[in-house]
Amino acid sequence: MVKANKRKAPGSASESNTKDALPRFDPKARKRQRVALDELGWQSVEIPDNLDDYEGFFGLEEVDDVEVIKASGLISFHAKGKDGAPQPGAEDVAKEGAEDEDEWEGFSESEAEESSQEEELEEEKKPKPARVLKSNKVAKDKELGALSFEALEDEDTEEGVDVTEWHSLNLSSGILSSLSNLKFSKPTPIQKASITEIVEGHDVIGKASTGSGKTLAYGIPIVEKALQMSQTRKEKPALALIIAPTRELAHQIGVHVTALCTKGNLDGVGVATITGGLSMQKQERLLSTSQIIIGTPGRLWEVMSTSKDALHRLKEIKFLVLDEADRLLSQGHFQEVEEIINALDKSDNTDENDDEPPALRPRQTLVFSATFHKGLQQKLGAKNRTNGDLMDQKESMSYLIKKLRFRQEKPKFIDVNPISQMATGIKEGLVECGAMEKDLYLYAMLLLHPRTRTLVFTNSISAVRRLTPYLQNLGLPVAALHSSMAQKARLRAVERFTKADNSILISTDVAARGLDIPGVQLIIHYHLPRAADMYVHRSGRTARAERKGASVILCAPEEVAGVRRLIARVHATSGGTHGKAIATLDVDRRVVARLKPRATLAKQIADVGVAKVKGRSDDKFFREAAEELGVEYDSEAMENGSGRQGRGNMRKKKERENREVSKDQMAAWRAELNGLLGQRVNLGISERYIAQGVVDVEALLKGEKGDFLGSVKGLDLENL
Ligand SMILES: Nc1ncnc2c1ncn2[C@@H]1O[C@H](COP(=O)(O)OP(=O)(O)OP(=O)(O)O)[C@@H](O)[C@H]1O
Repeated sequence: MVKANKRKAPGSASESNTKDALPRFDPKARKRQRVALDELGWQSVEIPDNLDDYEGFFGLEEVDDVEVIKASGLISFHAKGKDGAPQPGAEDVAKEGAEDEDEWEGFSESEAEESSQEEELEEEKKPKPARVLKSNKVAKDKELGALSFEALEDEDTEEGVDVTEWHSLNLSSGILSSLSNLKFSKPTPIQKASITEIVEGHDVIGKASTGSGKTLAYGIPIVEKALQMSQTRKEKPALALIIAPTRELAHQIGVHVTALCTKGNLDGVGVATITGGLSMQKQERLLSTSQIIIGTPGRLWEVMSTSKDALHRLKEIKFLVLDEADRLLSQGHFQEVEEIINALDKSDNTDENDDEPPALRPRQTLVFSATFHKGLQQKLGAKNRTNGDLMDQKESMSYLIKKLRFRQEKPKFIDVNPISQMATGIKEGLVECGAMEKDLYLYAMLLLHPRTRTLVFTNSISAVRRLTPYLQNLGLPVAALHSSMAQKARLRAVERFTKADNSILISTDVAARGLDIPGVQLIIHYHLPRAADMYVHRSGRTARAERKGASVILCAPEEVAGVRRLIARVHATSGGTHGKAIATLDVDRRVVARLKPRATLAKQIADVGVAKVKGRSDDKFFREAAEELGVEYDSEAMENGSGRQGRGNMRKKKERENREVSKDQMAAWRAELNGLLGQRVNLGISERYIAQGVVDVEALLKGEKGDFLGSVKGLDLENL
């Protein structure tokens, strides 16, 4: 690890305030004093015995006290002197980032430099020696006395961006370097408002719209702290526990935090992700060495309650983070979160005579979400009810402080979007269709927006299971995501969805919160979201990081009034007044009508497939049950055991019929469907294709023709 940062030791007066302690980084700085190479504290590196081919290479030296910063195509070095002492003026680097700081400017890949460095670079053109760059240590070829910027090039040769706008947050040069390489030129509003508060040691409740960078709002100060600690302490205790409601989100947070470390070459910060579905032993091992631990409540609790070492380690954390806090505090999750908090706060002192309540360990609690909903308040046993769906600032505060045992009496409540819950780049619309026509309209919507990364939300796993083969039968690139899938399949589905431009993911609300999949342009709510906050989170999978996107609800006529109320609540101003009206989108009904035969057939084939799979597992279940009871197995009698009549039985009857469909029949339907899919859909009156008189759907689907038949009026995705 490079040791050039002039940071104050933890515990010193201004430990939490990095303002004076951390060097600043300005990739644009030009006039900087240079330090002769030989003034640095070079040390010999032993050459391994097995290095046979020396190629005129006689030795290596390395230096520890140089910080390497890559940004904007510029590599710069912050250096200490030969004896490890700061070069004159180096403290100024820390304080001001001033023009005449004592550091190398570095080498620009685009501009020639007027200095002795240039000669050294010339030297570099001589036969190349091996170069060593290990753990940020800069290596020097003894013979050539050269420091090559080429040596620092890895595969990632892309330029970073100017990060001047981050300077007011007083971050360390390593973090700034990372942000530059991540191309985050300025903090988002929630980052700007939260980072300093967290660095200064406050508890924070942060609310900001979806896709507004909340992860790094807490991630940056945590990594900063980890870096500070690694400079002064050899051992690496657990520093932060980040709890997220879903496995995918936990993994994603892990990826974001890791990227923050690796993009700035910030070695030595261990990140562990602890979620269900993957090896517990491996995760426990990871936890035992990592400083930043991210997990879902269930698996975290499992690990904490079975491993004393893990529990002991986690008790040392200095940050407890609840991402998607309102979800974590609502039904299904809060019990586990509460148990985790109790376990973290439980004293190690087993002296029963000790009546004193145990002193709570110091810890910052950071709570982030785009929404804090009314349900949360009720679940937590609120006395006062609110009128709206979303809690106001005061209510959120008092409930959270009590339940999460904030150490501060008055945590900072930071609400950067007090008026609107929705990200500003989202265009919202609804498509009205008959309740029984949703499958058909979904297909039409997807077909009318080819080359569009689309996320479709349903309210049930069975709907995901049914819609996925239905759309696959129609030749669409569809993947499924729901909580009953094996974890690896879940992660694979998200990965596949992330990679192709025209991919479609059919998911339950497991993907509604937090998932940051780049380039999602269209959200379709196949089922109405169950609550206003879920609408916000589902829709928030598009239009992230100031991009644009669309969110469309498919709804039956009888659902329209409810949808309008829900949208109005989401857009209600803080005074609880007028909501924004949602636009009704007009799908080209001629297209829908033409697509009906193939959609009906595709659905039929999918339903048969689903019934057969379900039948096999039901059959196994009932057979085993019959065996246990010692009775003879009769599939129909078993299934109808309840004797109830109605829609459920109708469905079961249909399922039984579907299970009976023969292979030959299926093959015939498939052939018929292929025939339909291969056919040109003659719209006759299509304005665009009138000259040809026909539209080749296959060719259009393959993207061979520029535009697609028909349109959805009001949803001009390309021009969003
Ligand atoms: N300062 C920044 N500049 C540009 N992009 C950023 C910045 N900070 C974060 N991002 C990017 O913005 C995207 C959204 O960030 P993030 O996932 O943290 O949002 P969020 O507010 O947590 O959203 P949600 O409420 O949906 O969980 C990510 O791709 C992230 O890499």
